[in-house]
Amino acid sequence: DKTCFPTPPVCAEAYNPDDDEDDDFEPRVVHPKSDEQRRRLQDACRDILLFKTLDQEQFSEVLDGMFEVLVKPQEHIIDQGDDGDNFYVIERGVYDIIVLIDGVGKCVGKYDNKGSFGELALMYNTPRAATIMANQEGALWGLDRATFHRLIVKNNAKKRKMYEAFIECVPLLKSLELSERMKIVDVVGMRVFRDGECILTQGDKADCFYIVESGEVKIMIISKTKAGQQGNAEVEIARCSRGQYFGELALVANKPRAASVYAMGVTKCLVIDIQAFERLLGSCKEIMKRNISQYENQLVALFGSSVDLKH
Ligand SMILES: Nc1ncnc2c1ncn2[C@@H]1O[C@@H]2COP(=O)(O)O[C@H]2[C@H]1O
Ligand SMILES: Nc1ncnc2c1ncn2[C@@H]1O[C@@H]2COP(=O)(O)O[C@H]2[C@H]1O
Repeated sequence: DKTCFPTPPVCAEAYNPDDDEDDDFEPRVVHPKSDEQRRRLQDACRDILLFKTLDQEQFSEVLDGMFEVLVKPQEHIIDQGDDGDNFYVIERGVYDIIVLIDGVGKCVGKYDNKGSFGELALMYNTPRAATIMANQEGALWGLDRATFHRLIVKNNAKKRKMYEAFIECVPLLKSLELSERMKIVDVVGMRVFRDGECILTQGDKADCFYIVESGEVKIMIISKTKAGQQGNAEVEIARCSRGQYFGELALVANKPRAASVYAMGVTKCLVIDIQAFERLLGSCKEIMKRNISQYENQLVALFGSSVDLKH
């Protein structure tokens, strides 16, 4: 059995007289946890995008409802075609994403010690869209279908309303169907950055893509300074504001980040993880590639052909 309950779950009432929908009457699931478990769980959940639009009360209910799952090498946590039972957050371990293509299982990606999976079957009431297999021993945190529905799926209606108008005016996404744009909204996270905060760093491994919702970012590249001067300097190469995107290059080219990005003033970004990027933005890659081909020209125009970029 892949599920281990250190202590039996208890139920706490979550009756809310202001809400008239049926499943608000469902009991609130609480899996008791030691302080040490709660700390590990909080660490694992810190960057989970699906949790980024929850308020504190909802987030704390999610944490209460999660239970630890220890997995062995080669274990299938999810099998493509099955009904959805749980959503999973990764604490540790490497997991293959295997999708049947013409009847043959193909590894289309990996989760490497972070991220989450298993949301699609629960969100859209569809069979599991991929098989997830542990490559090594690992630890996950599961959230049952009913709790996921009550806290995450219901929040999606609010998210769609909040971001619908904005997402409609993102030029990159114009070619997508409305339903495809809404599927992006369902899985995005919202992150707010302080003035001057580093959003991503040149040379880092990449796992997210960003669209600026408000505020502005500046994109900086480390260039070796001209002869006679010492050391490296960061030089501004571009800015992005509302509706523009960044962080696609490393995902498309499968390379480290080519530049660093900083918030200028308080900046809000929609964040999409690499798996959702691959699944939902595949058809936008041609547009991205056309724009990427301009980057080199942009750099030559800024620095001249003698520019020595440190990658
Ligand atoms: N390319 C992909 N296609 C389908 N599912 C994927 C893909 N990459 C990651 N996944 C995850 O694999 C999970 C399998 O179960 P679900 O369909 O519930 O949710 C799916 C996603 O969370
Ligand atoms: N001239 C440029 N060269 C490289 N990256 C650029 C340039 N202009 C904008 N960027 C963005 O800066 C981002 C840094 O992270 P990525 O390499 O993932 O994706 C990069 C692009 O989105």
